[in-house]
Amino acid sequence: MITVEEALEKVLDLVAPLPAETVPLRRAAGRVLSRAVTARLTQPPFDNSSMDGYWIAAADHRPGAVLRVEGEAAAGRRYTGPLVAGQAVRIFTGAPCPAPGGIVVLQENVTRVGDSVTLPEVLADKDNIRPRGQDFAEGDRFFPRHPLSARDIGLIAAMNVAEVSVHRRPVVAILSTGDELVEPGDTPGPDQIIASNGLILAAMVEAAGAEAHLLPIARDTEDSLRAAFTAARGADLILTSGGASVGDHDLVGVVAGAMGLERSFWKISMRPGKPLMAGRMGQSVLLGLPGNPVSATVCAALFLRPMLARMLGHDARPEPLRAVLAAAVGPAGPRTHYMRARLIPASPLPRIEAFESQDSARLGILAEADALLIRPLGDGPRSAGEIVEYLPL
Ligand SMILES: Nc1nc2c(c(=O)[nH]1)N[C@H]1C(S)=C(S)[C@@H](COP(=O)(O)OP(=O)(O)OC[C@H]3O[C@@H](n4cnc5c(N)ncnc54)[C@H](O)[C@@H]3O)O[C@H]1N2
Ligand code: MOO
Repeated sequence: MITVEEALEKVLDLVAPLPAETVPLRRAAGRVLSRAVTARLTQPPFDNSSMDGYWIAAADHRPGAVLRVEGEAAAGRRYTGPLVAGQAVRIFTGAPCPAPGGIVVLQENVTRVGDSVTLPEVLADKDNIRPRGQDFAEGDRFFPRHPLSARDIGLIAAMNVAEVSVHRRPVVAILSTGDELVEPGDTPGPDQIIASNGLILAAMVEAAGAEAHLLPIARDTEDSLRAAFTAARGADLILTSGGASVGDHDLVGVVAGAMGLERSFWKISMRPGKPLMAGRMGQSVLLGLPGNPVSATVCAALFLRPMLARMLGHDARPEPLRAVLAAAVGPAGPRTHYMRARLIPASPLPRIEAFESQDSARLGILAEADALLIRPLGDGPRSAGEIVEYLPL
């Protein structure tokens, strides 16, 4: 069996950034640029006031000076009148400055009577002017390698770029398999349970910025699985859950193999998640997740998310953080164990406590957990107070 680290390299080798497409900026949040954005103008395009007050030529900026207010500059409407000595121009925030080399005095710092203003005896040294180009200049490039945030969108908009080139979103076909499964909301037969994995995976796929297509549940027959894989054709990624292990009814690998799966690996030394499989199938990549809901979720967090990130054009490998063990844990065993755990806020490092039951079928504990405590394979018992690594959930 390969290790988690080897499996991550192998699944990442199966995928690449998807081709680019052009989208309006309004639709670009969460997408990753495929080429740099270039500012189409300089911002701010002119020296402008950062305050409401009076614009005064530097030569007239003297303690106690009495100046005559002539004209006004507002945001969107500059002052175009003559400039003479001893003059002040009423100015508002965002308005273009009448000329270079002036100073804006805050209105609360002057005394205004009729058309004259008197400057204070003690002058502030700030000019309250935002110089042309202080934010960015025409031709400046912006090329973040992460999903565009609201702040990124704001900057691109200010650069007067209304459309951007981004990597296409991966289309993910999600296929739950098992005779025992019925859709949420349906009435299960006496030996049946509700299929939860499909909705878990769809939520994770969409949260990662990809497009989820939930296929109908496939039954544990070769015919049903063949029909399901046929329906999944065209997806960038086919995600299956269940039927990955060694039982007589675990047919996902058998049918995928007969339909051309070039398997990269099957089974990894990971708990939960041992029967994970991956490979290439026609135009698609197949990630075959175990059926146990916790196993499927943990495998998706560790492998699916980085795969989707790479297809979307960025890098998002799981990055372990450090915490202090709140209670002792036993030896890890022969597979790297991702224990469902609870974080307890503390400084400088949080404390972490593994749940007593680590059964990979327990969704209740999974929902309560906010971290996966990483126990490297072969690691011995650890006592309270030791520093360990975890992944936030
Ligand atoms: N003899 C062995 N048996 C098992 C092994 C093994 O190595 N030797 N591995 C165990 C491990 S580890 C896992 S994990 C499971 C995974 O098996 P499968 O991927 O084949 O999953 P299924 O058998 O189809 O289902 C397992 C479990 O999960 C429930 N399930 C399945 N799909 C869903 C769904 N969409 N929503 C909710 N629950 C689901 C299913 O009813 C089963 O209870 O194999 C072990 N066995
Ligand atoms: O992967 Mo299974 O027990 O590891 O749930």
